[in-house]
Amino acid sequence: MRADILAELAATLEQRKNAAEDSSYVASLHAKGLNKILEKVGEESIETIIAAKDAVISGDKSDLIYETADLWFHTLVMLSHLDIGPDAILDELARRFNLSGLDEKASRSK
Ligand SMILES: N=c1c2ncn([C@@H]3O[C@H](COP(=O)(O)OP(=O)(O)OP(=O)(O)O)[C@@H](O)[C@H]3O)c2ncn1[C@@H]1O[C@H](COP(=O)(O)O)[C@@H](O)[C@H]1O
Repeated sequence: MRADILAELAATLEQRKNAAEDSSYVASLHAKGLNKILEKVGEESIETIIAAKDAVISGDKSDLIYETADLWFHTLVMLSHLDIGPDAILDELARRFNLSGLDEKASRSK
């Protein structure tokens, strides 16, 4: 279910590339172009940092979860705009995880 939502969201973001600008938020971002999308990624990054600091002070992590979802969402729009799907990022994370797994195995066998 959770892996599926990433693939389904990515498919929706792709479809929005061909939608009318005023028909959806994502279509409007694609139409405005990469600079607008990067501006949103920057804004959401800052909001996520502030929410992380606030979570430490208040003990309430709900805003941090909400802002991180906004940040992930806008990075997915950025990747989609550049014709990169989420699988490319998941593959890169898997590659690093497998590399570090091999490092751990090597150090354990010494
Ligand atoms: N996951 C999201 C999602 N997360 C956040 N957002 C939007 O991202 C924006 C967050 O930016 P801000 O908080 O700065 O809000 P804002 O003031 O409206 O934005 P700006 O006018 O400053 O650009 C809000 O408009 C949110 O509605 C999202 N919009 C869409 N999705 C998904 O994308 C799919 C396609 O969306 P549409 O293209 O709108 O149909 C939807 O079905 C959802 O699954």
